[in-house]
Amino acid sequence: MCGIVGIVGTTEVAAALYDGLTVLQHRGQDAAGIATANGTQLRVHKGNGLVRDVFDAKAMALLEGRVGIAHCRYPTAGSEGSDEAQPFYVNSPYGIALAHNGNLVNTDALRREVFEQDRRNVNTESDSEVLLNVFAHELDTQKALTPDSVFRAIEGVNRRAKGGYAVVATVLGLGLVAFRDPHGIRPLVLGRRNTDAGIEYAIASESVALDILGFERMRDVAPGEAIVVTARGEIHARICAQDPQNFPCIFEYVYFARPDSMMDEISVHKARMRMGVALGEKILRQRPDHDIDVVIPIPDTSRDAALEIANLLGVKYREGFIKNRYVGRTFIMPGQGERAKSVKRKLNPIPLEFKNRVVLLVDDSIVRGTTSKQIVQMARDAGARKVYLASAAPPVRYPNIYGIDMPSSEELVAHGRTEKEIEELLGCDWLIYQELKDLEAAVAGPKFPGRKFDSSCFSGEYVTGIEPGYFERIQQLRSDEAKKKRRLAS
Ligand SMILES: O=P(O)(O)OC[C@H]1O[C@H](OP(=O)(O)OP(=O)(O)O)[C@H](O)[C@@H]1O
Ligand SMILES: NC(=O)CC[C@H](N)C(=O)O
Ligand SMILES: [Mg+2]
Repeated sequence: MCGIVGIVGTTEVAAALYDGLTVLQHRGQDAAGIATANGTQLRVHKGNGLVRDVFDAKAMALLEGRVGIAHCRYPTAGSEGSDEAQPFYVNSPYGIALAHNGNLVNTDALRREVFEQDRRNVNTESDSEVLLNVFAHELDTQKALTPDSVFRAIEGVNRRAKGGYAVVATVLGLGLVAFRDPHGIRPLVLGRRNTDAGIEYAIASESVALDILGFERMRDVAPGEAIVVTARGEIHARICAQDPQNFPCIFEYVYFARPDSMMDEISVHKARMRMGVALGEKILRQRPDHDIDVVIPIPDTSRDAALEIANLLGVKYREGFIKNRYVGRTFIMPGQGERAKSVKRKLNPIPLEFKNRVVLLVDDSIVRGTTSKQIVQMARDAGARKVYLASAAPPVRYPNIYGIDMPSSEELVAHGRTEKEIEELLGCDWLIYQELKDLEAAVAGPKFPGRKFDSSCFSGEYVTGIEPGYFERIQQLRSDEAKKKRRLAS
């Protein structure tokens, strides 16, 4: 998952883009970049690392312009190398820089098409660079550079590209362009701010970026919708897909997004609280006479759900693990070795919260099992009498192919295993998972009953359809083993 922001301002935008990226850092810790448009010139600065490491005062000073886009990356395609950091740039037509959150599932076919039919070279393994070239080609086939021609170009992109994509781009001579895939898998939200010099617009992955920049959240970009904000601040919007449907990624609510974001009109914080209530009810149904002494969250993301479970069970909620705030999110780290080492560096128990107690540990999700396996052992070592583990999401049994890097089912602890087998493998005395229907109802909440989501990593159903052989191919390219080999070779 990556974070993206685009701004059209009445004054310079680089500093605001930087600030926006820092609050989207949880979406991508591997690389960051900013591109600004200054009249006739596009300036790009990008590199590997956290936002604070990639930009210094000198780099920021070069990023001139009142229109700009920014990206923080968590790779789902290609390599982790700095040449695949975003935004990507093409000089023709006009000069375009583009930043993409998501993952295409027809990258190989598109790459061939782009080369053979559009006669364009894509210089990296990144699906985002392919997407940029498709957009550039479609725009090149239009007669003029107007909002209308951009919308027609995006209709072309939506006919050709398959997968999850939320995009911000800047086109020299026009302004900011943003679009969201026709299934609305990846999030994108629009905001505005009034200034003495006129209205400014911002478009971002999460509303939290708008909040901290002082923009008012207007609305989500609709599935298949494109927005153009000209450099003078005029806004145009159009649906550029036939029969768009809304299937937002449910994993955003489970883990990815910040709790203080609103996504597709749903508060992430409230969705997580409702997940806790639903799971607490299941616990009570299965063990009405449970012996749980204390509920302990596995920080950070599970806290909202864990507190609700404790309230419902009528037992104490305690912070039993202290998180080292200088270690990033472990799940989005590229290699299993680094992920496993980081759990230990990141979380440390307070033994008196465990000693002689029956503890219920709560996590938002169990994916590879890296975190839970170590945490269960830590709880035992800290003196817990029994260790139960609850997951606010159902078992993750299938790859995610729309922007979350879990491409290989073999790496998923729940793949091909029963809940009993997972319980044994993680070493806990009782493992309890959320039901998928309860998760979907919890996220939809009372305002949107029956709402649909992309829940593919739990259900194995993929809204875009998948070409035969696709999973085998991404397994070869993106398993932890394949990534390790690539890193050693580079
Ligand atoms: O089963 P696993 O493969 O270990 O993945 C799941 C874990 O990873 C995430 O935590 P992370 O440390 O990334 O972030 P957080 O601090 O936001 O919870 C998530 O919240 C789970 O704790
Ligand atoms: N997580 C993402 O959104 C990744 C975007 C793009 N597929 C990349 O790998 O750079
Ligand atoms: Mg976690």
